[in-house]
Amino acid sequence: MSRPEASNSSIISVDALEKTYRGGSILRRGDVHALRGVSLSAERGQVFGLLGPNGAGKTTLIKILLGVIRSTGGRASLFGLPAGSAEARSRVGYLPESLRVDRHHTARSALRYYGKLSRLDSDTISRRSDELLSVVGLEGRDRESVKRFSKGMLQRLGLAQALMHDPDLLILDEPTDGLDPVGRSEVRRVIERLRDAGKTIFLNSHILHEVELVCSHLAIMAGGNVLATGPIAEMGGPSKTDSEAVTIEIEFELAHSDPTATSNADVESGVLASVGAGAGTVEWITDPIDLDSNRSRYRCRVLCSERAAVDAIVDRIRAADGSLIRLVPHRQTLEETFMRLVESPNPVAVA
Ligand SMILES: Nc1ncnc2c1ncn2[C@@H]1O[C@H](COP(=O)(O)OP(=O)(O)OP(=O)(O)O)[C@@H](O)[C@H]1O
Repeated sequence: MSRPEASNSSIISVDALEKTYRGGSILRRGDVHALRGVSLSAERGQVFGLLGPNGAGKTTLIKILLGVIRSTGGRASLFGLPAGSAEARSRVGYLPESLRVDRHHTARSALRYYGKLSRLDSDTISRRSDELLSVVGLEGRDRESVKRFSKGMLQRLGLAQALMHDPDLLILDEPTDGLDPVGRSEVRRVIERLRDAGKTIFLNSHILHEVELVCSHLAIMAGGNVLATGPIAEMGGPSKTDSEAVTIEIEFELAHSDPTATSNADVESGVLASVGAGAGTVEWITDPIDLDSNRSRYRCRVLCSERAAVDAIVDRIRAADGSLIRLVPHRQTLEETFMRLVESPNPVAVA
């Protein structure tokens, strides 16, 4: 039987999803709007990260995708099938934040146990176990008691368990949380191997650096909203304030003989602030750096409230017999983007 797919090939499609936890009368707690109209999509072969601070709604979204809880509005589908339906669920492998493997197991007996839960026959279990122990780097350790396993090894065993029924989509809840740097890097390597084998991976994390290292795509969540989503390489990008404003990084040289300057501070005010003073355009400047004894080189970041101010700055440098070395739009790091979005009092979806 052929498997239905969403026409746009989205593996995960979430549209205006809402979840309100109703307040209980015993706890006298009000309603909690955990998801407030979340939309995102993940395509085949992506490693998609869901990044957000505590309480953002990440776990709630994952629970809805897995069919553990129901949404109170909007739609969520996997492979074009309603999230939570038996057919969708059968194509998903899930690694919870802390998978508990009974201590009496070896890696191999644990995989046999999870294989039986997935209703696989003995031959398939045995074949898949061999394959997966190798994929997660536990071959040769399969007869050892899991009691002797490090956290990283247990997490890799958890990944193997999630893969036993050969799912198309893996959902991983904080896969590297609580691991030491070696364990984190081992888990990342397994994720990369799975990505290369064509699996789609959706993972949830509050560790920006981890997401940056392993994910191709990202959604930033806070307060039940998706604040930005897209390819991770584009999540920094030019600083955005309003449509006309632009932040530039500018590097230029000026001769000390500049008659308007008797000190670096004078040069700064003579070259840049005078432009700002005329048009109100230079809103802030990083420290100029004096790099050279004859001609001084300056590297500044300037937030211009209108694009014409960029031309004005260049004209002013030339008029001061200076030379322009570099002028580029300032690209925000992912961390800057994340902090700007999460700290914004009025979050707005930007992509
Ligand atoms: N069963 C529940 N009943 C009531 N409120 C809940 C329930 N589960 C979660 N919440 C609330 O919903 C909001 C979102 O929680 P959720 O666990 O989805 O966030 P999260 O991004 O996964 O956070 P964390 O990183 O801390 O796990 C929080 O305010 C949380 O307190």
